[in-house]
Amino acid sequence: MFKTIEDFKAELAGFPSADAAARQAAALRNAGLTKPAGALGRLEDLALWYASWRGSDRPVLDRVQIAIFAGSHGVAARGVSAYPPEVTAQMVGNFRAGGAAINQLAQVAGARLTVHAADLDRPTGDIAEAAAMSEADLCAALQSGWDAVDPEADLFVAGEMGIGNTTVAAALAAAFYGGGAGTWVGRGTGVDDPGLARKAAAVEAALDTHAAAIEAGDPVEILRCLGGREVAAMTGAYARARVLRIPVILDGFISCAAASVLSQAVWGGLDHAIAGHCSAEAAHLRLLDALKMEPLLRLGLRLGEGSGAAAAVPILRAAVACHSGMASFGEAGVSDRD
Ligand SMILES: O=C(O)c1ccc[n+]([C@@H]2O[C@H](COP(=O)([O-])O)[C@@H](O)[C@H]2O)c1
Ligand SMILES: Cc1cc2nc[nH]c2cc1C
Repeated sequence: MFKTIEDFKAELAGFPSADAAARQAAALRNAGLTKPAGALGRLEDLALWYASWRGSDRPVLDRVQIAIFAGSHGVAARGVSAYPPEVTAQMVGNFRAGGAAINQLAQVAGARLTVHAADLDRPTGDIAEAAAMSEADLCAALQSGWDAVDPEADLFVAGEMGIGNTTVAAALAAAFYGGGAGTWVGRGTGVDDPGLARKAAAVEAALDTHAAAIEAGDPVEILRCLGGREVAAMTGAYARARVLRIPVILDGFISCAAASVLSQAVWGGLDHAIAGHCSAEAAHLRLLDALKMEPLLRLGLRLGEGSGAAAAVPILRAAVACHSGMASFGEAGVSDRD
């Protein structure tokens, strides 16, 4: 149980690395498969990365989990979204009833979907003038994400729902990577020009209010000041996946903002994660650049819910199926190059 921020940081300090021997064995296997060397392109890199985290030169990818986290944001009262805050709870109902995009995409991806919503009737503090969460609230949110990860999963995806959370993600990205509010705010759910101006002002005010914490540079404390419950839950879930050596596909701008806490806190802290897609939210590309990640898909999605990551799952399945299922030149009686 995380009682203090330090409890969570202790888990970060103990992050395991990928299995270098499994990666080497997988590379050897890959080199002997019935295809011209390198002909499966990035699918080969994906298979080696996956093998290194699953600790096997011939891994399986059977059990995929998608966990959706929902949260309410105090800053939403500033009119920073195109939609009203009550949509968050209403969409949680839709996820549970099976009617959202992610329900369909999870089915296509062969994934089990879990839904986690906490304190939707108790918004976080308005980051423009106060900390989003107390230490106790942050720890509860980190814990909810930590506990949500199925230890039996082979692959983990987190999605989110939270009206106002692109404002929060912009504040976090600005705090971690600099550049000011204008660099990181975008239209989110489709906010109009006056709304976009309110959003930029809210992020500027948040950066000003929390300047001391940003300057001090503790990423988990910055998450407490500028984050949200679903964002912190995603951070906690990505950390748990790392401890369990479960590979992760990241989703959109908010997902990557949550993940960037780990990248800021630990060298190589996101080595177990890849970017599923690049969202239409312009700042997502900037954030992916900052994280040095190349997205698998660019479909112009700007939905969240884990949708872009879910759409990328079949690509990873394809990579692992080829790697683990193909015959070698010797097994198939196919002549290798001289
Ligand atoms: O994933 C993304 O990149 C993304 C981009 C724009 C919007 N969203 C979703 O839209 C909501 C946040 O948008 P907003 O305008 O309320 O800040 C939240 O529920 C997200 O899941 C998600
Ligand atoms: C309807 C709706 C669905 C969403 N799913 C993720 N974010 C969302 C925002 C809105 C407004």
